[in-house]
Amino acid sequence: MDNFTNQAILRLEQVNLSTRLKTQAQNNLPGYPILQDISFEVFPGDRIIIVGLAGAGKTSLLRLINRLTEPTSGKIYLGNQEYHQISIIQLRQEVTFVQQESKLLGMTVREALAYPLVLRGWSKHKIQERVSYWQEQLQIPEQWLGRTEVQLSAGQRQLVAIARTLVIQPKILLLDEPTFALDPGKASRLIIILKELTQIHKTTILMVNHQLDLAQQFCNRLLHLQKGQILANQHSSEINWEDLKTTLIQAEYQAPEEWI
Ligand SMILES: Nc1ncnc2c1ncn2[C@@H]1O[C@H](COP(=O)(O)OP(=O)(O)OP(=O)(O)O)[C@@H](O)[C@H]1O
Repeated sequence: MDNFTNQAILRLEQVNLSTRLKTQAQNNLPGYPILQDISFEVFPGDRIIIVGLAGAGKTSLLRLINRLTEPTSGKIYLGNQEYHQISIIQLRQEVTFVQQESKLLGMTVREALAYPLVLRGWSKHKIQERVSYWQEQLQIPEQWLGRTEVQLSAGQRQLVAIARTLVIQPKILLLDEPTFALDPGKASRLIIILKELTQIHKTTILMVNHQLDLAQQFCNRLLHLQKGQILANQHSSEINWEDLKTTLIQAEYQAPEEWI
């Protein structure tokens, strides 16, 4: 997994995504653009924050990278391999996505944390070791282990969903607002842990996050989406965080009906 190279681990080339409007009466409506002409490269260990207003296309971009959606045109590469050359199972083992609302599928927290490793055929002892490590890192208390998702708060569920992904230490981790429901202490701790993960294991992270103070602590690059297009793709040293905050706040008050 620790492949320390300067070669892009992920590459998007002129990717477009449009809605496919399908009705019984009219099957071939053109739809409207969700993402347009998206091209960028991601390198091992990158910590990319994706920002943009509601509807800018942030979640759609993560869904494309996890192949939950297919681009209307353009290509996505994992290393040198085009996405269609890779089986979905292999792709999802290397590129994992923690969505905003993750489900534990009726499992207890204990079962949910172990499940990805059970699927990989790990021994009970190794599973216990790995799960305990991440449980401790994310400060998931023993009392939660016997609970199911209905017995957890939104923030607790979010933390468990993240832990369940971290146990497999994926190559590329996609996180959609992972700190949204966490209290400030837990959010800050999570950001530190994720940053360490990128530094120690060269895990690559793409994270949607509206909390710019956390984003600033975390990222080495920022992708600013506007109306489905890349407005800026900047190294952290090039970002003026105050300007960015003002831009996002002002945009929020400008006519949203301009877009779609
Ligand atoms: N399955 C879909 N069918 C039709 N339109 C969709 C679909 N998914 C997303 N969209 C539209 O695509 C645009 C981008 O949505 P997306 O969820 O990617 O935005 P976002 O930037 O993640 O927003 P938010 O910050 O609110 O989560 C929106 O206009 C949305 O209505």
